[in-house]
Parts: sequence; structure tokens; C-alpha cells
Amino acid sequence: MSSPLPTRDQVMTALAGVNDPEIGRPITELGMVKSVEIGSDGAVAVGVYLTVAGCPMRDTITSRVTGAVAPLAGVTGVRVDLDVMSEEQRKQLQTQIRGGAPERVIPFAQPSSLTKVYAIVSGKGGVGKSSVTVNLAASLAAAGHKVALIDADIYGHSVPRMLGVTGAPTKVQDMIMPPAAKGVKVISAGMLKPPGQDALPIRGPILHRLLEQFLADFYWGDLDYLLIDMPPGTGDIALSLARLVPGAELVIVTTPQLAAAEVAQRAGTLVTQTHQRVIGVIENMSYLLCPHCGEPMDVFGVGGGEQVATALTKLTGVDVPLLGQIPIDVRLREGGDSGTPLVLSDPEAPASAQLIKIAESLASKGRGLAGRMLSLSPR
Ligand SMILES: Nc1ncnc2c1ncn2[C@@H]1O[C@H](COP(=O)(O)OP(=O)(O)OP(=O)(O)O)[C@@H](O)[C@H]1O
Repeated sequence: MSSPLPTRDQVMTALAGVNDPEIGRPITELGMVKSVEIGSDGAVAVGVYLTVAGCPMRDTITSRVTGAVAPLAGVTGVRVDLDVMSEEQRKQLQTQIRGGAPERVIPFAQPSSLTKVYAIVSGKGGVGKSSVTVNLAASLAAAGHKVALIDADIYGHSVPRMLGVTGAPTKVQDMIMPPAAKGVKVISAGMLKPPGQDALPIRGPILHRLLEQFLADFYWGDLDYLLIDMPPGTGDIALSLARLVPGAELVIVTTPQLAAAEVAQRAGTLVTQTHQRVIGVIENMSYLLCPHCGEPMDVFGVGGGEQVATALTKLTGVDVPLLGQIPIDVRLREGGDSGTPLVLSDPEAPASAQLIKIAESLASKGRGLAGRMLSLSPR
């Protein structure tokens, strides 16, 4: 009496014992089993995907599959039909081999990351976004936090000069180490441009890749805070950042006279799209202390920061505070030009006092997962 036909489960169990000769893992786990057909006469046909056409291991795989299935009760013969994986299947396999990690791992985007990521944005250029960012980073580092600053303001990239960075990125085996100054690790598009070339001819998709490279390919170590100096305006790069680091929170820099409603509207529309959180508004160039009498003078109008904060609170339904108002101080510009942020050279200056207060309020949001918004990718 002949044995009953083998079941599909029995065949799959037998195939689970067949390792890919190169990868050393079962072909069933690697998505290499395309099909199993069991004929009424006990003949079994196994379809197998090879990773590449003309795979040198094709004979080994064929004989291993045959050797595993043939001894099963009821099997009268084994035929192995070879096929080749599609590009998509190969990518999936690569991801699986890397333990499920996507091709480029951005440490700050991992659910377990304890690093607070703040993107510093502004409605338009020249409001002092880079100066503010550099002083906040220096202040956080001076307070003992582990801080890095990514200068994603591709068109301005003034951060290295403002922080007095003299070093360049260095390569250690597969990792690129960012240079550091004033206790802040820094990378900037300015460090990557060819010598003698001023502006980088960069467009949206390249900008996205550059930001991804900064985030994924550099070795940042265990950071408390990562500040990102964003290009002015709330354009594509802000959407890119939201995709790459969904948990990044926004800090808006504005001046008192800016069309507050417009700034708020644009930022509000952005965060509604990206599900990000605006952590607060900073008003820069708020007033000038009269060099004679010490009275504050409203050079650029008044109330812009407060208006943006109030409008954003309404638009987003979440409290968006005005974090501080930084006066105009010539030394703040001079500090930027000489590479020593004002918060370090004169922490007592009124502008420094505001910047340090703002840095403290950013730090008070704390490191870690508590209170973290569960951001959704806008993909
Ligand atoms: N509070 C301030 N007091 C005096 N000067 C300031 C102040 N804030 C910024 N500045 C100066 O204003 C100029 C523009 O500042 P900064 O480059 O930081 O602006 P930005 O918003 O980053 O501009 P962009 O995005 O176009 O690069 C610089 O010369 C800077 O030194």
C-alpha cells in the first residue's frame, strides 16, 4: 500500500531545514520559496527564488531542496524550478538580513531615542535664526548637556563661523565624525562645499538626501539635544525633516515687526500637515537698549512674537509659549563674526540672559520619552 500524499506543511517544514548556502539562514525565512505543488502521484515541485540571476549556488540549492523533500513519506519525485527575485524582493531580503532596519538608520528617529530634536525655523531670512541657534547650542553645552548642531540652512550656512569651528569632518572606518567647537558637535553644508565655491546648487531632493546623510551617516554618539538650523521659510526641507525625524519639535524665530499672522499661518499649516509640535516662539531683535539712558527702544515695532505665539496656540490647539525676547546687541553680531557666542563671552548681557533663559526652558522639557508626542509620519 502506498503512503498518503505529503502535506504542504510537511514540505515547508522540510524546506525550513534548508539554509541558503551564502546567507546561512533557512530559505523559508528569506522569502526564497516561491511555490510548492504536490501532484496526485506524489511528485513535488518546489519553486525557488534565487537572489540573483546566474547565482553560482543554484546547483547547491537545488540539491539541498531535493535532499530535504525527497525523503518525506509519499514523495515520489522532486522538481526544483528556479526563478529570480525582483528588485523589490531583493530589497526586502536585505532589510531582513539587517534585522528589519531600514537602509539608513537615523538614530534620532528610533522610538528608543532619548535625544530631543529641535528644528529652529523662521518665516523668512535675516531674522537672526542662526545667531539664536548657535547661542542656544553653546548655552546648553555650557550647562553640561551633550549637544549637536546641524546647519541645514544650505543657503546661509553661517553656523561654523559663528561657533568658531575650525575642524572638518573626519572618517574613522565607516563612520564620519563631526568636528566640535565650544562643546557642540557641528556639521554644516558649508563644510562639504568644494573650496572656492560659494553657493551650493542644491534643490529639494538633494537637500533631503543631504539632511538624511547628516542625520544617518555621521556618528553623533549619545546626545541630549540636537538642534537643527533650518533654511528660512517652511518649505520642502521642513517636510523632509518631519519624514526623517517625526518627533522633531519646532522652535520659531521671528522679529517684532514681521507679519505675524502670515508667519503663524505658514508654520501652523506645516505642523498640521506633519503632526509636529511647535514648542515655542522666540522674538529676536525685540528692542534696543538706549546706550545713553538704558531705556528699551522699539526699533522694529512691537508684539510680533506674542502675536505669532497666540495665533499658533489657536491654530494648533496646543499652548505655544513666547519663550523669550532677545534685544538688539551689537556684541551678538560681533560674537558671531569672531566665533565666540555672546552667551559665553558675556553671559550677563541682557541678550545672553534671554538666550540662557530660553535654553533652560528647552532643557526643562527634559530628555527621554516622557511626554513625547506620538508623531505620525506624513508619508
Ligand atoms: N539680537 C541681535 N542683535 C544684533 N544683531 C543680530 C541679532 N540677531 C542677529 N543679528 C545679526 O543679524 C544678522 C542676521 O542674523 P542671522 O544670520 O543669524 O540670521 P538668519 O535668520 O539665520 O539668516 P539666514 O537664515 O538668512 O541665514 C547677522 O549679522 C547677525 O549677527
